[in-house]
Amino acid sequence: MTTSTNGKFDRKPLIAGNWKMNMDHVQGITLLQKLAWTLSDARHDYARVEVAVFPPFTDLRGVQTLVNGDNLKLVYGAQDLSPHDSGAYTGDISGQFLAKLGCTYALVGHSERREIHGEADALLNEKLKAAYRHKLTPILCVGEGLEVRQAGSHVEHTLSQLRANAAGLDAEQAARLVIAYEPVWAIGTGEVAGPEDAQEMCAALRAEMAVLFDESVAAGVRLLYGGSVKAGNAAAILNERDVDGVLVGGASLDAGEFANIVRFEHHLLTK
Ligand SMILES: O=C(CO)COP(=O)(O)O
Repeated sequence: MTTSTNGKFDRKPLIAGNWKMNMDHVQGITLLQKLAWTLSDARHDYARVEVAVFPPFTDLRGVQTLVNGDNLKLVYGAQDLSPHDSGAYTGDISGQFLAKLGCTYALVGHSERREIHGEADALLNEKLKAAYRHKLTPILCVGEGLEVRQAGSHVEHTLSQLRANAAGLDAEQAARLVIAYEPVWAIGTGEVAGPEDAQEMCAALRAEMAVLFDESVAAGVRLLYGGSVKAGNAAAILNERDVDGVLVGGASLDAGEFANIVRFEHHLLTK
């Protein structure tokens, strides 16, 4: 058993940067190189804290070449994937292609996909299954909008997304699932859910995984928080018992800022 300094066992922290629709393939390589150098200068231990980036699809081949060529220890994934494997699905990207590009992860159900593209629970369930078919680890994003939060039904809302999206997974798949709690009202707004809000939802999600699967799945599943995470607030959020990582949007576009989030253990508060 390994112990991390925040007292959580066996769940390796994951610091993930979602670049969204930013950084063309040339800018993406520059950003990734800067990030890798910064972390290398800081002697970052990737075995202790995992680092993943989620560039646009068009960047992935360049990212793969750089990661392989420079033997980088960070991993990467796609921001979305098709529920289908191949065929007449214009504009879709297959999990098979992503696996071939060396992706470790695929985001599924980001709130911007749910809201802007109208992706519904049944489709997201298909996308999760497509990720598993191609040995990609899905990071399922869930979370409530402002009205739901104000009505006080945010926990039930978020758990019902989990139940619908993870329906039909087996325990082995569930054990590999990563879940990101991203309250929509805190995304790109500068409005951060407090560490205790992140903890409340992550604890509820973990408890629900025990109900849906079993205790050992729940104990191992990694739960991330996302929404206006910056170097200045990451450590307090990651210090919470059930928060195993963060999914960072805007701040992941700045190599120095993101590297400081990765190095959160150096800023951990003692409780
Ligand atoms: O949506 C997010 C990450 O997926 C969060 O974005 P921001 O960090 O820009 O709020």
